[in-house]
Amino acid sequence: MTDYAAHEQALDRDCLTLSRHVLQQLQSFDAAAQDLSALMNRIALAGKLIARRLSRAGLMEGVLGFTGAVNIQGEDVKKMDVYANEVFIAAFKQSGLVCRLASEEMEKPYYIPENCPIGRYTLLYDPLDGSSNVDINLNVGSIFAIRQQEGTDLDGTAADLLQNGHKQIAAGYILYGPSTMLVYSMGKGTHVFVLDPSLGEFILAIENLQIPASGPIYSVNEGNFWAWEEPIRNYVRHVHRQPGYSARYSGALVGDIHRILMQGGVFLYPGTQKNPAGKLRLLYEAAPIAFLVEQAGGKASTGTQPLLDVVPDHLHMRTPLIIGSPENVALVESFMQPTPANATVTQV
Ligand SMILES: O=P(O)(O)OC[C@H]1O[C@](O)(COP(=O)(O)O)[C@@H](O)[C@@H]1O
Ligand SMILES: [Mg+2]
Ligand SMILES: [Mg+2]
Repeated sequence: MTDYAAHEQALDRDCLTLSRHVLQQLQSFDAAAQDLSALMNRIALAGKLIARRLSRAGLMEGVLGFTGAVNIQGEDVKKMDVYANEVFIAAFKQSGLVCRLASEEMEKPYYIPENCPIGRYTLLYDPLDGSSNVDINLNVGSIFAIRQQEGTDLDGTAADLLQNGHKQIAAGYILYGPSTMLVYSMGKGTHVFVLDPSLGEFILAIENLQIPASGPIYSVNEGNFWAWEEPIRNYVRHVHRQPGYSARYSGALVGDIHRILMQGGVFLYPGTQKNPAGKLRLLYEAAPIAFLVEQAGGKASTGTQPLLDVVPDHLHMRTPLIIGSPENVALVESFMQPTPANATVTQV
């Protein structure tokens, strides 16, 4: 390749920003495509603002630590949870496109009357994922999903959102790590963008990412071992006996899923005897991540059914999640099928 051809190629790549890539994905420049491209650009803006705050958090007063409040999940709220949530609200209030915001940090959806009725979309999001990592400078993320606004939802129950994960129009996450990455899908493959701080733009790094069919990583909080049901314990006992597996668990869903997407393996957040539904929330954590992983050739399950088939019964519903390389997930599911063999796995 000539120097000039290489130069041209590098320029083409630097110009392939997220909003441009969305239009390419949709193979259209019509109003709906322009809207979704603008929407994704707003998500990118929210990501840049949160990344900027995180990068200087340790030098600023009052940015880290707890607010003293407890959210709808019963969790102690971090100041960065609140900041990230406010960033998404500010970014979308001005969008003219999103009529309603449903967040992990808000009991009821946040309405943007000035965007209704023309705003046809609802954004569901986890503004800061892996909050337990934020004060110790480990990776955190933001998770998002875009759904069509199908009802007026006047009572705030978001009844029209209580549909399965196949109804997502787009989904993704932003990973705040050594570099800031945005991984998204519109149902046509999963694509990875990296924030180029010198440009302030998310630039395409990997198109049509494919997860390995199987992998060595298993990612689960083994501190919950004795709280799990026997089938999951048996799977982890099985893994302990197999050479070649590596345990990796960062405490942030986004970070653990990104590793699995790149290297293969399985992430599990199973239910426990006390909380059979587990910890992760379906509409703005598990379903968006499942959409991405399945678009990359992976598999997402509750252990007994495809995750994307689950219909929520309320906005903050939780779900068990087993997700990753198809062969690894199938193996976990095989331990959860009630068979004589599973009943006799020896206790180690
Ligand atoms: O500390 P645990 O119980 O292992 O839970 C870790 C999980 O909880 C989460 O932190 C929940 O998300 P939030 O931080 O957004 O509440 C996930 O990111 C992570 O996978
Ligand atoms: Mg989360
Ligand atoms: Mg969160």
